[in-house]
Amino acid sequence: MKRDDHPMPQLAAWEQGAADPASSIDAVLSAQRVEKTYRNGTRALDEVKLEIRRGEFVSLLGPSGCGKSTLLKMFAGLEEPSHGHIRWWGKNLATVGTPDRTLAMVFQEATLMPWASVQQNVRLPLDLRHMLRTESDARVQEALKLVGLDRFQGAYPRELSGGMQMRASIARALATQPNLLLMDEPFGALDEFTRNKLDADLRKIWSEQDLTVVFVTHSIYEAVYLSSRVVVMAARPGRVIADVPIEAPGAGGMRDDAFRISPEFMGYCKILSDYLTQANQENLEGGSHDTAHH
Ligand SMILES: Nc1ncnc2c1ncn2[C@@H]1O[C@H](COP(=O)(O)OP(=O)(O)OP(=O)(O)O)[C@@H](O)[C@H]1O
Repeated sequence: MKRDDHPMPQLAAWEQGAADPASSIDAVLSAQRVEKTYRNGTRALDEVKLEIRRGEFVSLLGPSGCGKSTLLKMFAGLEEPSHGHIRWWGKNLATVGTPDRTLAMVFQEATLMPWASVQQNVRLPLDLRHMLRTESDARVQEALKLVGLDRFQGAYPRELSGGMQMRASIARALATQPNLLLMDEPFGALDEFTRNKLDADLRKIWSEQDLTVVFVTHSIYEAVYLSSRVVVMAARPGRVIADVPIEAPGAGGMRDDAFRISPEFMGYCKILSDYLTQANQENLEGGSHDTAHH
């Protein structure tokens, strides 16, 4: 589907109330029996129950139309559930952002301003917050360094490759120092080599920060390489069918190229591939509602 160029969300929650008592104390996000039916009658999500804990890297994997983007937009506060609740930051807080608990979103397109330099693009969300120049300068430098673009801060988007534009987009998100990073197929349009490199760099950034990531992808390989947990979804209606922790080497940090050709990696790919086959079969047959926990 077409992604819109949304500003960083500054939304208050639509409902205060008691959180699910089962929700764990370190939950950064929790979807509690979330349903979504769009105005045209499309039932995008059906009773999704999902919890994302602090420090996790969770990928949402599933066929086209299973509601991955819809769920991510609800996590960002850009869409409201038709039924159920989304909770942010544990039991008591039902708002998307507070000064010390923020989220940022990265879309499939880099969505950079073409007339502004890399540095100006990355600074934009900080300018919108009226941050002092000395502080924003430091943040921009740090973010550009993290994504390996520090030598390109004066460049304009048209002068950058697709991969570099995506790095700038990630830097713009990181400059806000988010606790939660939501990424909607950010590397889907890149060639495989660039994608693998960005995956490796993203994994490193995640492992070095106090950062929780929810990442939407169609790629089994990308999901296994990046994630501490992969949530598999099926369509019609969109729902979670499996929740697979990736407990392979490097779970606490770096995953190197050797991991990509290891038996553990292949094993996880096989498990996820079987679930995706099941997801596609259920699409054809009308669906079942059990969630597998691997
Ligand atoms: N604004 C909207 N209005 C109506 N229907 C929508 C809207 N956005 C998404 N949908 C529908 O909701 C369902 C889920 O869409 P969504 O984009 O969340 O799926 P997805 O898993 O992210 O798909 P893809 O991988 O192709 O991006 C699809 O049937 C889609 O056509």
